[in-house]
Amino acid sequence: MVLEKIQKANDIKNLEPEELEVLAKEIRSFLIEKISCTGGHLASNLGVVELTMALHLALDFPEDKLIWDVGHQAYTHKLLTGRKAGFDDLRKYGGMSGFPKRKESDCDAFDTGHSSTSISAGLGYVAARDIQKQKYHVVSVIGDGSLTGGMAYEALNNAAHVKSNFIIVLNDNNMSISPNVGGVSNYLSGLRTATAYTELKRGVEDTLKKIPVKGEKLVSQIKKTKSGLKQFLVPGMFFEDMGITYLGPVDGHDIRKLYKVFSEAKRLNHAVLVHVLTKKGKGYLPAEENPSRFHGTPPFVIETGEAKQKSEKDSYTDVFSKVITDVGKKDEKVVTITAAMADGTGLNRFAKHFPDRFFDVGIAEEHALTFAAGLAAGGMKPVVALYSSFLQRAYDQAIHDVCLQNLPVVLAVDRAGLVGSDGETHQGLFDLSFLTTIPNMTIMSPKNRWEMADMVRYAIDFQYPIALRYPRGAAYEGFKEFRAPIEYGKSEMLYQESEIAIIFVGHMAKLAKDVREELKNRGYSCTLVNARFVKPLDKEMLVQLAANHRIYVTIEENVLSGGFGQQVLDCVERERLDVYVHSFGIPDDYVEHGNVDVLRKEVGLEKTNIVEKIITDYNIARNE
Ligand SMILES: Cc1ncc(C[n+]2csc(CCOP(=O)(O)OP(=O)(O)O)c2C)c(N)n1
Ligand SMILES: CC(=O)[C@@H](O)[C@H](O)COP(=O)(O)O
Ligand SMILES: [Mg+2]
Repeated sequence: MVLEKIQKANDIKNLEPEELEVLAKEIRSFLIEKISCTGGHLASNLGVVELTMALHLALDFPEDKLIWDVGHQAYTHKLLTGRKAGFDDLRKYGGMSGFPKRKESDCDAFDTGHSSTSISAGLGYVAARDIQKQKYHVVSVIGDGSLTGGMAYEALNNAAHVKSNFIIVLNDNNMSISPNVGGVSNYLSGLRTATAYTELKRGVEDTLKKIPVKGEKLVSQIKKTKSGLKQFLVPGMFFEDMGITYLGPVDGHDIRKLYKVFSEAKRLNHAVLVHVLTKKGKGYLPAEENPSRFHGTPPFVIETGEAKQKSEKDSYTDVFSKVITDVGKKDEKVVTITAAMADGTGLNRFAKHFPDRFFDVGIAEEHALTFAAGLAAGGMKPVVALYSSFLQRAYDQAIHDVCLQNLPVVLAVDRAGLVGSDGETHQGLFDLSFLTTIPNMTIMSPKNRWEMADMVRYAIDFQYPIALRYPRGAAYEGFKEFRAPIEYGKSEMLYQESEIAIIFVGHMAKLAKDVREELKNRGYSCTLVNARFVKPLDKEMLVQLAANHRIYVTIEENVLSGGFGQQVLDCVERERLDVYVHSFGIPDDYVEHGNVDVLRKEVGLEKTNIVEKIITDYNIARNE
C-alpha cells in the first residue's frame, strides 16, 4: 500500500512518479470506506484528490500556507499530513474535525467552515509574510460555488494590488451543493471550454513573436487591447483585467499538469488564479451520478450508495417544506429564497411547484436578505430560508434593509441550536441573541411539528419582519394535545401550578417535559410554559406567575448571552418581581463537533443537571 508510506506532511515527495496514480486510487478507496461508516462530505473530497496531491508536491508544509474555502473538502489534505488514524472518529465528539483546524495540525493554516473566506484569509497571510520579510507560499483553494459569495470579490478586488506571490486555486466542478447558479457559473462555463492555457497562450504568442520586427510589439499590443483577440490569447479576462493572472483551465485530475502549472504560478510576483476543472464525486459512481446527494452524506452502503439509516419521522425542515409549498398554492404573493441550500432548507419542494417564485441566489446570504426586502417593498411575501450560522453574515441587512423599513420578510432560520457533526462554525447558537437586538423583529420557535406548521402559516400572514427558528433533525411529536391558537407575543401555558415555573424555547420542549416530570416525582410543584415568542417577551405572563412562584427556570439552545433567559431576567429586574431566575443554555464558548446528545450533556442541557440545580436554587429561594 502506497498510502502506508504517507505518515506525515511532505512524505508524498518521496514517492516515485508511478506511485502517485496508485496513491490517488488508494486515497479514494480509503475515503469511500471510512465515510461510508462515519458519514461526512464525500463528493467534494473525491473531486480534489489529485488537486490536493499536486499541491502537496508543489508546496512545503507547514512553512507554506494552504487555505481551503469552506474546508469540507480537506480530507485528502488531512490524510497527507499524518491524520489517517483520525478518520475512524471523523466528526465524532473528541475526534477529528470535518474541517481544517489550526489546533489539529500546523498544516491547517486557517479554520474554515463558512464559504468565501479563503481569499481574504490568504491575503492576510501574504501581507503578514511581506511585512515580516518572510518567504513562504500562500495558496487559497476556492470552489466555484464559494465564488458566488460576495466576500470572495471583496478579496479579489484587494488581491489585484498584491505585488508578491499569491496563488488562488479555483476548484471548478460546476457544482455548489446543487448545480451552481448565476452569472459566475455562466462565465466559468465559457472558460471551461477555452483551450487549456499551457497549449493555447504560449502557442499563439510564439507564433506571433516569429513575425519579423513587429512580432514582439504585436504581442504586447494585443495584451493591452480589450479586443476579443485578447480573450483568444488570454482566457479569464475577468481576472486578468483586475490584474490577477489567469492560468487555465487545467485538468484537475492530471497530477503532472497540475504540478507544472502550480510550479509556474509559484514564480509569479503577483496574484495568480489557477482555474482547475474537477468532477465532484470522482471515482465513486453513485457520487458522480448524484453529487448533491453525496455532498454531505450519512453513513451509507458502499455497494448501493443507500443510507444505512433512514429517519422515519419528519424533520422540522420537512414540515417547513410541506407547509410553505401548501401556502404557496394558496397565496401567489409568497416567494421563497435560498442561498445555495435548496435541499438543506427544504425549499426544493416549493421550487418544483413554483419555479417562477423560487430564487437560488448562490452562496450570498447578505444579498438574499436585501433581495427579499426589495421583493417585500414590491408587494410580495418573501420567505428567506437560511441556516442559523449562515444568517450571521446578514445581520446588517436584517437591520438596515428589512427591519428599519419594517418590511414583511419571513426568516426561516433552520439549523438553529446544536447541529452536531459540523462543529463550531455551524452550531446555530447565536440567532436569538442577535435577532433580539433588532427593533421591529419578531422571533418565534415551535415546540413540536404541529406548532411548526401553525407558526409557518402565522408568519406568512404577519405583516412585519418575523423570524421562525427551528433545529436540525426530527420534529418533536410530544404535546400534541396542546395546540392553542397563536396569539401575537403570547406564550402557551401547558401546566399551571406554583413555586417553580419552567419556561422553555422551541425544541427544548422534550427536555423541559422530562425535567418537570422528575421534579413532580420528587414532590415539587411545577408550572410549564411554552415561550412560543422570544421577542416580544410575554411580560404579562411573567408578572402574573410571580404571585405564586419563587423561581423561573428558562431553557433555550442558544448562548445565554443576550438569549431568552437574559430577557426574562431583565424583565424580572425591571418589574421588580420577587422571583429567582435560573437560565439554562449554551455557555459563553464555542461548541465543537459531536453527537448532539453528547454535546447537550457537555453544556449542561440535560435532565439530571437541570433538576439538581433547580432543587438547590429552590431550597435557597425558599429559605431566603
Ligand atoms: C456562508 C455559507 N453558506 C452556505 C454554506 C453551505 N455550503 C457548504 S459547501 C457549499 C457549496 C460549496 O460549493 P463549492 O465551493 O463549489 O465546493 P464543492 O463542494 O463543489 O467542492 C455550501 C453552499 C456554507 N458553508 N457557508
Ligand atoms: C459544508 C457545509 O457547510 C454544508 O454542507 C453543511 O455541512 C450542511 O449541513 P446539513 O448537513 O445540516 O445540511
Ligand atoms: Mg463546486
